[in-house]
Amino acid sequence: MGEFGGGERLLKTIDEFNTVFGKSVLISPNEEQFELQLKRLKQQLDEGRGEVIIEIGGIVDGRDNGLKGDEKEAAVATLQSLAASLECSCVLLRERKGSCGSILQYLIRRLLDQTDFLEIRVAVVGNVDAGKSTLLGVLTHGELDNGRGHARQKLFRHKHEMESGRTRNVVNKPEHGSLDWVKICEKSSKVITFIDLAGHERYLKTTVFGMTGHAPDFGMLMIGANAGIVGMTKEHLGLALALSVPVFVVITKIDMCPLNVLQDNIKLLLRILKSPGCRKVPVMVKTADDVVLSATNFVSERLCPIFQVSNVTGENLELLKTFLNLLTTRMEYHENEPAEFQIDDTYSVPGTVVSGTTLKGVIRLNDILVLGPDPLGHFQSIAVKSIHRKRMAVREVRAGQTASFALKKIKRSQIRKGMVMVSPALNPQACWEFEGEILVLHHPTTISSRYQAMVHCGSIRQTASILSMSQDCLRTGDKAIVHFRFIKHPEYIVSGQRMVFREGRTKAVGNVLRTITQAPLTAPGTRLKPVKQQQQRQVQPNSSSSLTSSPQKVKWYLFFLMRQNLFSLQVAHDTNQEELEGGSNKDNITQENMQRPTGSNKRGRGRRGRSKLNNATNTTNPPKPLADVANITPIPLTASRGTTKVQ
Ligand SMILES: Nc1nc2c(ncn2[C@@H]2O[C@H](COP(=O)(O)OP(=O)(O)OP(=O)(O)O)[C@@H](O)[C@H]2O)c(=O)[nH]1
Repeated sequence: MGEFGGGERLLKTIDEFNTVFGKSVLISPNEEQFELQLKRLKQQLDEGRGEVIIEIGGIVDGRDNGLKGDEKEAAVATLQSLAASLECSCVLLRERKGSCGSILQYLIRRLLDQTDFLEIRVAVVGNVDAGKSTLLGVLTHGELDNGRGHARQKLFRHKHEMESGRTRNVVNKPEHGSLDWVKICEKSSKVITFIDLAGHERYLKTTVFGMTGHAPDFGMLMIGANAGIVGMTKEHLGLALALSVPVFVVITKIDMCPLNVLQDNIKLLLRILKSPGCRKVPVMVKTADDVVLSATNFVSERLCPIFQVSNVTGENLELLKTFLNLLTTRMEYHENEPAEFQIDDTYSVPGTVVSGTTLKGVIRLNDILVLGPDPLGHFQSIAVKSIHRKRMAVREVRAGQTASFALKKIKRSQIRKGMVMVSPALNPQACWEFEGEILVLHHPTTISSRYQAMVHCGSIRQTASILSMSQDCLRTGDKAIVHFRFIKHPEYIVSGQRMVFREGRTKAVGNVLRTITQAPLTAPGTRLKPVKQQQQRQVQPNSSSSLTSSPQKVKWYLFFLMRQNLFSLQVAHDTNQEELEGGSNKDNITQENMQRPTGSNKRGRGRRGRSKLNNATNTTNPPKPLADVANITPIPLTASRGTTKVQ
């Protein structure tokens, strides 16, 4: 247990539960005891947002007991009856031997209303050829890969993707045959959205947007067993760390990797994860026990479960599926909090549709919200006339859930990514300037005042200029308080938000400290240096990295965990544009999808060349330390959830 950093939390919930229930209580409860158990279980489900893992027959008074034949049957029957009374499913997760009998863990999950389902977003990152598309293909279609791209073909929708094997653009109209989105959603208790982010460096901007703009709950870092930590792997890991997104690692291709190479690559991975810049607690997941323990403690952010799988032989894929099934959203939901929704895309369907993520509170049909800021920094009132979740019409959407809203009397051209729809109670103010605390992860020379780069903050993506800093200049590894100014229009940002500041190979990460809506102010105790001569190339507002460049889109795959069958996964390809009833704007979508940066049809380095990357170089080089991103105070985004035990 010591290996699992957050294990104490798990044990605590077990102890708490034990004080309420004794062993006999679960085996033959009287009416009053049953009611008490029901109350306690309901409370646990509320705390776990509809899910809880219950252990029966485990440790009591420090002794590992276990349940024998009849006792076990009776206790399980009571648990099932408790679950049924609360309209929950009750599924056995694992059974182990105690000193006197069996110890069992059950997943109790609320059977939600047909228009509701739990939603988890997982950003899939990793270098090219790590096997991202293949794994998603295997998970969803239930057919193993042949090692030559068979499984991933099922996910590709464009001819150029088929030819090059590179995933880069948004998928077109879903081709999921008989699958009807609304029906799937009705039958699903949980939907896992995989945000498949291209592994190539060329698409780093999209990857950063995927990690900031789509508010993923978790990051799945994919590593090819034979190639190890190459290319963009460390970059993507660093990004997840910087944004406080808990990461789990999936090592693929273990079927084709010599054991010594695999071991060397794992050794290097562990060293990087444990390094001061990362401060992770890696856990090799090899058994069903490891899965349950790591999934229930995963929100602790420090834990980093590592899976070793083969998409060809299917080895350990069941462990990964179980883990995915047990993940729970990190976003806190408080009904009375003023609503906040960040827009990450807009469509014409016809009429204007915005899509994005609800960050706080709850938005209901006919609510009046304010939308903005416009180029002048103003917000305007809008009424919520329809809400769709994964194309299903719903009456409300809560924090942590993605949704689309059809808006009336507003043109699509008036809305852009990065705008928000919030409760009028927040009285939102747009700001041109803000102060952020940043850490420079990489810069070839020095950053000084007037330096310009792209700020990614939530779904905001806009070039900002440095007006002043708490230091004369910044080099790799430096931390400073920086006064930024957006160059195009004001934005709505909030103190504490995570941000990434990047341009080419330059990268800095940090937090928004405070927004400056009036004249620029100086933070108390911070001496800002006067503006100095620009040392770096300035990014022109209309250059390719500004907002006006054609954005690469992110691919979405939705995995539906069916109510009845715990591990059945089905896929639908979400273009997002089509969230509102069947995508009547097909032509528009096709045109948009085909927007690609010049040269995106060209292949980068040859597939064959890449797959034979020199492993020796990899393993003999000491790991380059990641800059100490863990040092920046993370925004609290974790939520509590644990295993509960009934004796
Ligand atoms: N032997 C073996 N081959 C695999 C495995 N997983 C993936 N492959 C092969 O590896 C190649 C690359 O896989 P992809 O899924 O395209 O890799 P990717 O990470 O999605 O690449 P990008 O989309 O370009 O970022 C394909 O030919 C797959 O068949 C595995 O577990 N074992």
